[in-house]
Amino acid sequence: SACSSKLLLSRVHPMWQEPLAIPGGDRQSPIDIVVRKSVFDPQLRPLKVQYDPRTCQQIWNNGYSFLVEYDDTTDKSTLKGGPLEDQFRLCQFHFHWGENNAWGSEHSIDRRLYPAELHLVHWNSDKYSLFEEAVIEENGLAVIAVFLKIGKRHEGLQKLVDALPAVRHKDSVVEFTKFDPACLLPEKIDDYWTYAGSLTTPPLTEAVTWIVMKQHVEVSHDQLAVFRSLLFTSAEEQVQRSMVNNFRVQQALKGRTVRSSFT
Ligand SMILES: Cc1cc(C)cc(S(N)(=O)=O)c1
Ligand SMILES: [Zn+2]
Repeated sequence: SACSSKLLLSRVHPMWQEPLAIPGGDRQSPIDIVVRKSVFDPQLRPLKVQYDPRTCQQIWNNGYSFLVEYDDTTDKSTLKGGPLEDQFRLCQFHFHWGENNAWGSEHSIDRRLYPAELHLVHWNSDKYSLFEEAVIEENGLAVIAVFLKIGKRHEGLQKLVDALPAVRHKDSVVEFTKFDPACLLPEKIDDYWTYAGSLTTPPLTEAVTWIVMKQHVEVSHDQLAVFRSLLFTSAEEQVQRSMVNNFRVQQALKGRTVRSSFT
């Protein structure tokens, strides 16, 4: 029947109904990165990441993911270099993950999915004065993506994992300070792919320079299981729904080139 075929078609239930048409959507994210089609660009510079743990403020369950939010009123936690012409300020990081370890990442490398993906979101503070301004501009945002793989326990992540039960429900917030997100980056941050894309959650604006790390980081099975204990739903709602599979379906490349910083 239609229902079962629909069920078969969407084996995994993306978190929300995709809007039918994105205005002029020719640079949507996420995508599959076909390694042999990426183009080495020797002009790509090393990334310069300078995060100040004192700018870490809180964790918020926004009903899509949990966001670790930073004070972005000054240039204390910044990203520059790589493919970027300007200086960008860290405003938040969050993750996407699956209901099991077979899938969960938004991007894939030659179709290989990871169980989860970290996004560190930055906005162009050379050109704009607020995130809300930058989010609608094509050079407004820069997001670093790091794949998570199941393996050894990530000691730096544990402080975050221990705080998650406090933000189990949608719209809950908990104070969270002195967390250095650099501990979530892989050793080699100068090996990455970069392409022009979009937010992967509404408003899906085509404002993002994506910087996808080649090297993954490892987290333990138990640490990722705590991510899955979060809920999409608020405390008042009758039916509680586990926060899993909070990734967007992959989008067409539409002629874009993915560049690599390495050969
Ligand atoms: C600004 C922003 C918010 C959210 C929830 C998610 C993103 S993403 N997945 O495009 O990095 C960006
Ligand atoms: Zn994201």
